[in-house]
Amino acid sequence: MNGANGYRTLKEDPERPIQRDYERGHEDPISVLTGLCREMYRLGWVTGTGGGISLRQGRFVYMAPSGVQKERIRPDDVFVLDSESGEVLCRPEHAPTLRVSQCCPLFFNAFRLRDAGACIHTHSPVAVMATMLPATELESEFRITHLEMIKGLPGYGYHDTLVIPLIDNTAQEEELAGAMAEAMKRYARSPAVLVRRHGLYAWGRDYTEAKTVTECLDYLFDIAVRMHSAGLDYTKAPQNCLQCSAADR
Ligand SMILES: CSCCC(=O)C(=O)COP(=O)(O)O
Ligand SMILES: [Zn+2]
Repeated sequence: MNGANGYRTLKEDPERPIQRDYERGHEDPISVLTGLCREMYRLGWVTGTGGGISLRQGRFVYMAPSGVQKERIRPDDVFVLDSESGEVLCRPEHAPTLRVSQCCPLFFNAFRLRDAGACIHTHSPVAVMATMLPATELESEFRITHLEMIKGLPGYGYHDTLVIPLIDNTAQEEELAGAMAEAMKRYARSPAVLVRRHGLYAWGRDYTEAKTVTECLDYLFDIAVRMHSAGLDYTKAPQNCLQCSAADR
C-alpha cells in the first residue's frame, strides 16, 4: 500500500503486532539503566555520585546503589525491587555493604502517584540555578512561557505557562518524599518537582518520555537563567504575541 507521502506503508497484522520494543518493555532494563546513567553523567546531571534514574517494568523496579559513581555502575550492581511493596528482591551479591539509592521513596512517588515507568533525578547546575531565581524564591514554583521547548512536555503548548512546583531541600534525600508527594498532588499537571539548591525529579510513562521531559526542562532552566541575566522576563508572554491578552504579558 502506498501512503499519500509516497512511502510504502504496511498494514499491521493484529495477530502479529509490530514489535516496538522501546514501548513494550522488551529491552533489558538493567542495560538501559546503566547506559542512561553514563549519558546523564556526560550531561553533568549525575556527577559526584548524586542523582540517578529508576525504571519500572511490570512487577519490577530497577534502581542503582547509593553513593556510587553512577556512570560506572555495572549490571550486577543494580537492585531489583517489588513495584507494589517496594521490597528489595535482588541485591548486588558481590558487594553486601551496598544500599539502594536514597532516592528510592522519591522514585516511588512517581511510580505510585503518576503511574510513571521511569523517574530521573538530576543535580544539573542549571536546574539548581533555576531554584534560586528571584521569581522562584517568592512563589515556591518555577514558571515559564512562550518557548518552543515547552511543547516537549506532555499536554503543553507554546502559549501555555509551564509551572513546576519547588520544595525546600532537607538534610537527607529520603526526607524529601512527603513534600514531593504533596507538591505532586497540588500540581497535577506538572511532570516534575524541583528541589531548592539541590536538583530535579522528573518522570514519564517510560524512560524515553522521562528523558525527553528532563532534557526539555533542563533547556528551559538554562534559558530562564540566561533570560534573567539579560534582564528579560521568562514568566510573561512577549508584548507582540497576538494570541495572548494584555493580562498574560
Ligand atoms: C553528592 S550526592 C548527595 C545525595 C544526593 O543528593 C543524592 O541524590 C544521592 O543519591 P544516591 O542514589 O547516591 O543515594
Ligand atoms: Zn540528590
